Amino acid sequence: MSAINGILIVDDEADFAKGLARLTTGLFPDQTVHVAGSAKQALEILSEHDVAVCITDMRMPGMGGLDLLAKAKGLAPHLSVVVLTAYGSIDTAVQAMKAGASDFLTKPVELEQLSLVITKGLERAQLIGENRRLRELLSLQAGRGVLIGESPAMLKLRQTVSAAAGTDYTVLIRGESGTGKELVARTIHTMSRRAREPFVDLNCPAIPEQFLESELFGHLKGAFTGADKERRGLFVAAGGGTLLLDEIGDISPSVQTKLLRCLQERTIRPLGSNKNIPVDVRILASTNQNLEARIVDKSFREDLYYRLNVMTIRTPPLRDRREDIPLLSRHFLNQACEEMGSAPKDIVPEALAWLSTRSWPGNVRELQNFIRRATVYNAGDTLTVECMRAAEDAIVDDRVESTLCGNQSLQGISPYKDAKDAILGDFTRTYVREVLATTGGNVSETARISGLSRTALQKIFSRMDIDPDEFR
Ligand SMILES: Nc1ncnc2c1ncn2[C@@H]1O[C@H](COP(=O)(O)OP(=O)(O)OP(=O)(O)O)[C@@H](O)[C@H]1O
Repeated sequence: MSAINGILIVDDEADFAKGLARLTTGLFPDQTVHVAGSAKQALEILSEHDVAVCITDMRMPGMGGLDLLAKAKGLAPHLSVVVLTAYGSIDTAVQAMKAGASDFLTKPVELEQLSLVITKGLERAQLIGENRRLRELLSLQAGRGVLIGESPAMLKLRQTVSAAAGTDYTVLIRGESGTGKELVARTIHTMSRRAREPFVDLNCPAIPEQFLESELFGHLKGAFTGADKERRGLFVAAGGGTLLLDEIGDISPSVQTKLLRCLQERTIRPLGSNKNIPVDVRILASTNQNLEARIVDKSFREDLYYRLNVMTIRTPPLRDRREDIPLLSRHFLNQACEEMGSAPKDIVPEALAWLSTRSWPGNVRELQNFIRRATVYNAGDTLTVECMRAAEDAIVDDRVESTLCGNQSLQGISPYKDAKDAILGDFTRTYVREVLATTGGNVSETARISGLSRTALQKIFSRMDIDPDEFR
């Protein structure tokens, strides 16, 4: 893949073309400047070189500037074409811009204007070049698994993941919410010798405390009121494979003790049984909490911590690897189109650059949901910066109806259920955040006021990336 660079000057007045080429070389000494005396010659040059900017006269014998513009764009869609017009002939400039020219220059050419239009064209070419590289990387990554990213932090993460997959050690995966801890766990499993066996994922806070033990270790019939039949636990379900204990920091002291025994002895004892059953399960655990602080305040067992923490993997926050944002965005765009059953959409380089400047406190999950939202609201086949802003407004202002791209109505672009879900999702997020703000992040109080159970709230927090700590 060749880089897009170089500037082409097209004018049948040889002296003028040479003069302009000299000025251009003076302004941009790093660029190759090509000169063509006719549109035909220009097309030959364009077919051989990946030129970034073409400055062309409008009136030339044979093929004129407008025809050249159309043909050149067909040949090289990324090309920025700047037309040269005589002073005062604004109509011609407008006509050219409508036909796809990026800019115009009036003769005699002013140095400052020349520098400006070429700089703009080169910047655009650079973004397009990055976009091409991203596409290439994505197609390479498609066969390589789903942990997307080429930043140094991601390369290191993939190395550690692959090293961990070669062992059977317990791994503690740490990182902020939405940074890919679960994905890392799945990747370790998929790359490990256990790949053909089950991968079982338990989101610990989603299970009420009194049921967690039976969920993990199973129970015999009659073990407790309501246990009307025997139940095998997740350790048995994950037999031979991997069990991910998601958000391990949230488990109660009594389950911590039982888990510790299971890790030490490699056996489990179902509730109501007096027999230990051997288990062959690899344990992976994840947390976004400060377990060391939990050890100090005695809410997390130190011995369990050391058992779990044979290896540690840290998933970096997205803000520390911004260079991965364009690649991730493209990946999520493809994913969103598949989810919606729509034809693949494209995203312009400027929109990728816009996404890269955001802070993404909810990390990769937030970016993924943002792209989903932008895709739903965009009826066209290309996501632009305007679509990004519309998706952002939808979050900030909750004005779903007014955030549509391309003047389409929401009902016109998405099925009723999707539209309703989008509005309900926004309502739920705003409502829960408001109650959390009122209660200073107190989850029990939020549950009481809202009438929602703690479990339902935990699910909403996790689905909508809401961190109650933010409100404390
Ligand atoms: N590097 C990545 N490449 C592709 N997708 C990613 C990457 N990292 C995260 N994702 C996607 O982002 C979403 C959130 O990731 P995941 O659930 O693994 O995060 P998490 O750290 O476990 O979050 P939480 O702590 O809130 O449970 C998932 O859809 C996941 O597939």
